[in-house]
Amino acid sequence: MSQATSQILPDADETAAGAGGPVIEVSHLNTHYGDRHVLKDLNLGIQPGEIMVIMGGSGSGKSTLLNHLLGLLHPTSGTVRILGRDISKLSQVELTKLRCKMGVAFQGGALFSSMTVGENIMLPLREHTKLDEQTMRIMARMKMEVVNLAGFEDLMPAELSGGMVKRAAFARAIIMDPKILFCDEPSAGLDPVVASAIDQLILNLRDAFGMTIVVVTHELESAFTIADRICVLDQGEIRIVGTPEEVRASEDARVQDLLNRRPEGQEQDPDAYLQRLTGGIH
Ligand SMILES: Nc1ncnc2c1ncn2[C@@H]1O[C@H](COP(=O)(O)OP(=O)(O)OP(=O)(O)O)[C@@H](O)[C@H]1O
Repeated sequence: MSQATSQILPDADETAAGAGGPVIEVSHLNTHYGDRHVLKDLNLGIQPGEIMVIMGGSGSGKSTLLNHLLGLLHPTSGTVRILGRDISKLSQVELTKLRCKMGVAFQGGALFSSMTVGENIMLPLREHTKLDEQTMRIMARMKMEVVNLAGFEDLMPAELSGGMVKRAAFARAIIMDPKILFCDEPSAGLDPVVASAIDQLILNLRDAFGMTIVVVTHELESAFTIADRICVLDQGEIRIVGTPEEVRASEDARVQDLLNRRPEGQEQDPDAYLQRLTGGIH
């Protein structure tokens, strides 16, 4: 068995945890930055093969939650279980092994500008496996095919369009065949046609590989297109977790504010709004 394959197969405890249980389980998660209570008693289960979109206004805690799911932060209290493992109890070696089962497509692509696109995509294989050069190249080409970037392996990142950078980031994120794919603002900064192609790519990845996918996004249209369920964060609390239909039908005023893009604290009363604009002269 190749080393890459052995890293992809589940451990015995993960197999037991995976039998119908959630892939990600957040229980009573609290986080502080100094005195500031940033995540407040979050509870969230993400099921195998599900696309969960985490949505919320600026400063609501999305990145902090994502960092917890990636094992980059330690909670003040509560637990985060990934594939059945409580990540705050893992050694560095165990955490690295678990991270091989998690792919991350970063917001700006996070490609190394001095390497070709193909080298960037191969990087996790180089770091975590002992595969020979030719096998790594073949695997990178296969993943580039999957993301519709075939033939661009010898270009430098600076030669790619915004949409192609995102595709390359996806190819690198899935190179180790992860069980969970995390996507940070995948369609940010893209024009609507390219953004919609990225949405389609995320749906295709789930359908083709059965991955569990967690997407953090500000983009409402994208969220409602791709999500099986949406988790709405607001000031560090979960306002609702539900299907797009359930979120749309929510009677929670804060959820509706987010859906209608009303920033926090803005008056909803048209008279008060006009008065504020005109300084009371109307
Ligand atoms: N390292 C830090 N130290 C102190 N406070 C922080 C730190 N990182 C984030 N915060 C604060 O924690 C809160 C949540 O921040 P976070 O970045 O998780 O929100 P977000 O929803 O991802 O925001 P955005 O969409 O603007 O990126 C914010 O009030 C932010 O100012």
